Amino acid sequence: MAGGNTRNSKRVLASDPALALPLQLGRKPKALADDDDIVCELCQLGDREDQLLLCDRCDQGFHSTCHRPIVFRIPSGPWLCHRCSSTRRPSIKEFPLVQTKIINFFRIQKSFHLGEGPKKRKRSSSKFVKKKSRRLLAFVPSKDPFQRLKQMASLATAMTCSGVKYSNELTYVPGLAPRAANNPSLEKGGMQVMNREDKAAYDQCKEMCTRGACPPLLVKFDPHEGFVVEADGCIKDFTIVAEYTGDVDYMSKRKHDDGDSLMGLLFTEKQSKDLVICPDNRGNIARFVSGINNHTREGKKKQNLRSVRFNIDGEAHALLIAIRDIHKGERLYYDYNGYQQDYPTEHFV
Ligand SMILES: C[S@@+](CC[C@H](N)C(=O)[O-])C[C@H]1O[C@@H](n2cnc3c(N)ncnc32)[C@H](O)[C@@H]1O
Repeated sequence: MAGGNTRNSKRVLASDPALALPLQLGRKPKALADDDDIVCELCQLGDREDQLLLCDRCDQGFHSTCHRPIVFRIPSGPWLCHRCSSTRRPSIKEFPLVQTKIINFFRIQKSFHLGEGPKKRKRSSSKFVKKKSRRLLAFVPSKDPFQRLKQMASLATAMTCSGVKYSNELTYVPGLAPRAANNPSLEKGGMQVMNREDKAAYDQCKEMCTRGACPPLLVKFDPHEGFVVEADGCIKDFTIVAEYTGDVDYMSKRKHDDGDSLMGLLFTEKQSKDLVICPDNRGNIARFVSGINNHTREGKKKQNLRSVRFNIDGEAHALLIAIRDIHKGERLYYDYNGYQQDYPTEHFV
């Protein structure tokens, strides 16, 4: 938020490849302090590069980057500082580790039972050295059913706290963009069509999720980044980790949306036809994955996923794919600015 243009940037996550996004034209957030005498409660300084936000309840000023957690999204309306909001916001209440509750939350099909592990495959060897396959891989769920239950409970906790219902599909809601608008042939420059082998891996991921064989991921809470996602087992390079899901809407209708999780889905010749995925009401684990800081070398080194858009059966989809082997305990990161530098990440850790 320190950058001069940040206040005006539209926070849309952009898959690789993505095109320029429209800017949100300068609407001054009510929460920004106008008075030159106001200083930050925490650093006691007034004017600095970043925004001085004014708490709507206690009237104290806070620099967006002094405040904890850092305020990445300039509020367009009234804003409460951490002290005032903590008296209102319910503390994180862990989702109960009860199998039936988790089955209902994720609408897992009845065939799910805790004893079910991944099917074993015989290893085969060949005397010919195969060229390294660049086919996408389906994720491998954790073998231990209790570990899978803990992973699902962690996601259910984060989703409940964020007021988001679980959906592992793109959703088309009356009043938003219709399914017919999701036409990848409109993509400027074209969109890669998912081939048969990759589609089989994608279908396998979807099918596993419906029976509770979730990707080996844990959602945790970090005081700086909010909810974050960590690998709870080894994830191999080129694995499909998750599809980015949520309600599909026209980008033009979301110009003044305060959300920080919009994902570009379709970039066409006509801006009025561009689409975004909005995971505010419905979504899955993808919406909790962190972004790299595009401005530092350390930030860029953290990237272990890439967001890629595919034409799958005549519709655009955005997938998060591992770009190297990821070890258990590693936090997941991808580049929110897959193509253009529109998402402000200069204060990302
Ligand atoms: C797509 S959301 C990710 C989920 C979010 N952490 C949550 O709790 O809902 C993007 C927001 O997460 C936070 N975030 C993501 N990556 C971050 C990073 N590397 N450092 C600090 N905050 C980060 C920022 O607040 C950002 O606007």
